[in-house]
Amino acid sequence: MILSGKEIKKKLGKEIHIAPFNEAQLNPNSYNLRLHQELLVYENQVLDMKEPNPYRRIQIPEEGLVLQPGELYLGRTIETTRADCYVPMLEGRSSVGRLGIFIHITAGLGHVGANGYWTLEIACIKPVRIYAGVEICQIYFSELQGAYTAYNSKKYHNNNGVQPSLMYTEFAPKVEHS
Ligand SMILES: O=c1ccn([C@H]2C[C@H](O)[C@@H](COP(=O)(O)OP(=O)(O)OP(=O)(O)O)O2)c(=O)[nH]1
Repeated sequence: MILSGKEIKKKLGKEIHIAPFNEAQLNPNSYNLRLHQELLVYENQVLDMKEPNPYRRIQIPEEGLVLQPGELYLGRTIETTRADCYVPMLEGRSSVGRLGIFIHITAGLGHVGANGYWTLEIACIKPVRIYAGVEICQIYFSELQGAYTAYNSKKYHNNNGVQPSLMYTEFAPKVEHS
């Protein structure tokens, strides 16, 4: 069961935390989240799952930034969220999708109890100008059946900003052979 906007509002400060919260961003069954100005772009053409991939940080200027197809931009929401007892899920907005913009790549599911900013994996079909502060995506909350274990990942939980993939931490450290 997906929570209605009215239910999301009722649970704020209890099982659901959205900060900052603005009632104008509440939808019938979701809440719109805004795009922060900072983006992270990988520097190498070929990415490696097993290694930390170097990246640079860029800021979306006042006049906006034209995204290019074929590039991956990691962004984040302005808001932090946390939901205890509910499964948070991220979805695009139709108006954004109609401009050919993806806001996540196959990873829209959040963990119950996860706290922090949402990292957005942004890509586009056509060159498109984007602006910081826009309501870029929406979060919705689903009921969870059954007992659950506390989310305790060292990767993305309680993050302080945009994070690159930490997939490489799942691989065993390299053994040096002499
Ligand atoms: O587009 C997304 C999807 C998820 N998350 C956050 C919320 C979620 O709780 C956390 C971990 O997501 P997931 O479980 O999909 O990633 P993982 O690589 O399996 O990480 P972990 O090992 O911490 O579960 O990242 C994002 O910031 N952006």
